[in-house]
Amino acid sequence: MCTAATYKTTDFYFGRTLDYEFSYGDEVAVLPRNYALTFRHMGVLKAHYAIIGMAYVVGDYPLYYDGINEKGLGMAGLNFVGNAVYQKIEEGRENIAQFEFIPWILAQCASVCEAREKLEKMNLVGTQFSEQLPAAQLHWMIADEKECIVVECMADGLHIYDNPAGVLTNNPPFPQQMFLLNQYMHLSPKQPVNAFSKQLPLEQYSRGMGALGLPGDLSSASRFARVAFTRLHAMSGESEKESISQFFHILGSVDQQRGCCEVADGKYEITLYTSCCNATKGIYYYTTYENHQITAVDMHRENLDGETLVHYPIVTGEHILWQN
Ligand SMILES: C[C@H](CCC(=O)NCCS(=O)(=O)O)[C@H]1CC[C@H]2[C@@H]3[C@H](O)C[C@@H]4C[C@H](O)CC[C@]4(C)[C@H]3C[C@H](O)[C@]12C
Repeated sequence: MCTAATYKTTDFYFGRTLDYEFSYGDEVAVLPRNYALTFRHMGVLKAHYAIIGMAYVVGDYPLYYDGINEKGLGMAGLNFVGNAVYQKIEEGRENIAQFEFIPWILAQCASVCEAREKLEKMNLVGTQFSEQLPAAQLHWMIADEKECIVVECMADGLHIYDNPAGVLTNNPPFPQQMFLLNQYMHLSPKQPVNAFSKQLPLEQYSRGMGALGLPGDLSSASRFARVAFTRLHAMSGESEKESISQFFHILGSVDQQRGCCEVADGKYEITLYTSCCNATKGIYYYTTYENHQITAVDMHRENLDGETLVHYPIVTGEHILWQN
């Protein structure tokens, strides 16, 4: 399972959890403006916006899972297994392979508004990266500081939805996830009053009872409701440290612990990493399952006018600050 979310203070933040039972070998990859991006059906894009994101780097090609560009646009791919259906190659349209979708958008669009224009001409196809890496069945969240959308390519075509909740998880399709929120409309961060019956002397016996009924399990629909509630009520100071701290707390509400979600005999899905990008400043912060210290890569500390990909294997293992 995976969860993505946005957050806005002075700056705009975009991030996700990546939950899975194994890692492909994740690296934070900075794609500079003059890296020649070759697309399978669309030729080469020589100059474009710089991108930073989490990727599996094959040769010197970044297979991005999520990222932001230097203009403040963010995009993340999350599993959409059983629902994602890619289109057939069509002459006269912009045919983009599923694994190229993130670089295609982030390299060329400065905003969601520009991404919408690109999406109109795009035909998302299932061309495989390689025999070993078939097309992943995903759906995507794209956001800037003003708006957020979800893109789902299904048997009946490409859907683009406005996403006022600012979150995404996995199945079912996005409209159903939003519909299911209706059943939680009575939840509140405030303490409840007795609306059950005046004939019973019902009382609050604990703090937090306003949100009793918010689902606590790891299913995608439950995580959608939980992270939407947490995000929509989240409050923090405006500084960078207060903002990223709060963002990690928002996604912490859907953290997956080893042992709670068995996907095969003895195999467990866990939160492999959690990211928080400052999309305004081009910084990629992350923690991993075994490294709770926040690690950061700043795209502006690299030569963004370069031509070669810069990539950092993620830092693993706990770093403990001893006080004595
Ligand atoms: C497994 C990841 C999604 C995690 C997730 O959503 N888990 C939920 C599980 S469930 O539905 O709820 O069961 C996805 C997100 C991005 C994906 C990767 C990116 O799309 C980039 C390439 C694309 C290639 O086609 C396949 C390898 C790959 C490197 C993908 C491997 C894998 O499918 C990734 C890493």
